[in-house]
Amino acid sequence: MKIAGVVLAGGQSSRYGQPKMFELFAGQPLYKNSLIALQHSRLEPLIIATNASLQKKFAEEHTQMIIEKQPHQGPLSALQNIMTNFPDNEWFFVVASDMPYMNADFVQTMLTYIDDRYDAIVPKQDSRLQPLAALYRRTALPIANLLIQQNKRSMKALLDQVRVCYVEFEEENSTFININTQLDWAQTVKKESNYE
Ligand SMILES: Nc1nc2c(ncn2[C@@H]2O[C@H](COP(=O)(O)OP(=O)(O)OP(=O)(O)O)[C@@H](O)[C@H]2O)c(=O)[nH]1
Repeated sequence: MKIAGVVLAGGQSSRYGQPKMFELFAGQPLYKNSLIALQHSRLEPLIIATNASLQKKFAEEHTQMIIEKQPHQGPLSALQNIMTNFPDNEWFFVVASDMPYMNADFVQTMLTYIDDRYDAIVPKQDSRLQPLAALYRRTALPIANLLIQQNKRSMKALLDQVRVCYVEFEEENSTFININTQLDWAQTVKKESNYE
């Protein structure tokens, strides 16, 4: 079975104020963290989904690229686009590009839940769903198409309509921390410097 690894890196970063996926974290652009976590599990292909204005910043990556013609349509449209462009892949491991603690162990754990009975495998922490660090099966595409036609563009709307395996993670697990604002970033960087 072919499982693709996808880094979603085409957001607006409007709350952050500049493209947050390129902020340096432990010496590397933040998006690399998600890419490396997926790389460890030899997912194929590895795909970066982004837009024309950010594309150049990924020039050195040896991954497949999706350049969204209409940028900023959100993660559900990005997923629709990716599944449509990679018809040979059955599953897609989709990870946001703003997660400083994304890691290979998490990716490995999630992969063990792949099962024909599901259209999506989604982590849950403290009753919060994490749809941007999750697995989606091609069988979810018709529903995604329908939702987009109806202008319902949320991942949650998709999860409400497909067969989902929810995987529980402990409250202390930092994998799902993501950066939305400059304050989030300052707190993450501060926490790191305390550990050093
Ligand atoms: N490829 C792609 N990725 C997206 C899109 N929208 C959001 N993302 C990514 O999805 C993840 C979560 O995005 P958010 O933080 O919710 O949205 P954002 O647009 O990046 O930031 P805000 O403008 O502050 O909401 C990030 O890694 C984004 O880069 C999109 O339209 N296309």
